Amino acid sequence: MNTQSITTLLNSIIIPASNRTLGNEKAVSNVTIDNDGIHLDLTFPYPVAHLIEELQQRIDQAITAEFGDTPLFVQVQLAIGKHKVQPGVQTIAGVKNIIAVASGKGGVGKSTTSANLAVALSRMGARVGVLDADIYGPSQPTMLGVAGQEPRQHAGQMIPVMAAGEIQVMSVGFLVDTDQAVIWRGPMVSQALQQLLFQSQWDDVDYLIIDLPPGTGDIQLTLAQKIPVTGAVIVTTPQDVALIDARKAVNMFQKVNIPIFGVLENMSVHICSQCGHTESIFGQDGGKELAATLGVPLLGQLPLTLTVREAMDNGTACILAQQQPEIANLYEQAAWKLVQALADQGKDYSQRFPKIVVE
Ligand SMILES: Nc1ncnc2c1ncn2[C@@H]1O[C@H](COP(=O)(O)OP(=O)(O)OP(=O)(O)O)[C@@H](O)[C@H]1O
Repeated sequence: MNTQSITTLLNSIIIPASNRTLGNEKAVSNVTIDNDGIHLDLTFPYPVAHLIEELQQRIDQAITAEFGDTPLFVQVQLAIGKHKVQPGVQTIAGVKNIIAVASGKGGVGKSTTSANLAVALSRMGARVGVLDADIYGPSQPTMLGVAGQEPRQHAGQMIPVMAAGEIQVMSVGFLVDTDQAVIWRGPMVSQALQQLLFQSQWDDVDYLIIDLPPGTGDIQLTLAQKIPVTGAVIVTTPQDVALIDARKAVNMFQKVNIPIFGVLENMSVHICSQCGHTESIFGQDGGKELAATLGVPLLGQLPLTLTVREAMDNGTACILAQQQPEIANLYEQAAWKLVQALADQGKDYSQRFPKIVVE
């Protein structure tokens, strides 16, 4: 047994719920052997709290099988990097990656998805922010249980409201009377979104989820032109009318070179809370087929359930894992696919090179 043979063995171990090995991720470092046993560091480019126990077991088994019973001391750390965005847009202090959650059609569950993905990412160990950009119907403060709270001001900036002590939340609803927003014109909408993003004091956010309004209007245009977006998630129901609009949203992102990280099919089946009977109210597999056509991951197929609707209305998205662990697990699996797709996106090295000015 030496550090090289241990590293080689570890490199071949498959990370749970993925087709990646520790070697693929260059996760293993600082392998040492002393009288206590084997010590090593594992570094990941995405959050892994949800699978660390299983991974630890795989490592223990592999080491024991190869080298016998040897105490193992594993230190896990995250190195979530900043990834590539559209060229020429200003970066946002304190935010590494922006994920836009979009749908073509309204009411398909985009806000529900945004809130639950944010909670899942946070449970997985990432630092998460949510920006509610749905000017015509902001719902994140309600869903995340911070309705009625106001961001504090500090040095001319706004400090996001904290949901469940860990998710940084900003919403147009904190700033404006959204009853008035319906009569806003394009430039005002664009201004509000930029103000929320650039004048908030984000605290080292790995993933900032932007909950967009439905459609492909002014907010989406601002997003594409002015905001450093790493990629987008498309939410749709399996229904044809929703899918047609979802494709429009996809086209818009593709035109501006914002990658699509995946499709999440919401309201795939209805599960009756009384008898558990399932029914495909909005058709079947539409989102799955859209994902296949686009060649992007299907992040999940989420059922329509009373518990989810109630959790969103009651502001308990943050404790859905206790109320309905099966549904929270589906969101966790979706978030896991999402962060893997994001990690495959090129890194942003633009800050490392000096600007070359030709005079
Ligand atoms: N999987 C689900 N199960 C139960 N209820 C759901 C589910 N997804 C969404 N809902 C409910 O459907 C309604 C619409 O969802 P949501 O507000 O997330 O949609 P949206 O696409 O963001 O809508 P908008 O067009 O207002 O932006 C909400 O009351 C929400 O609680």
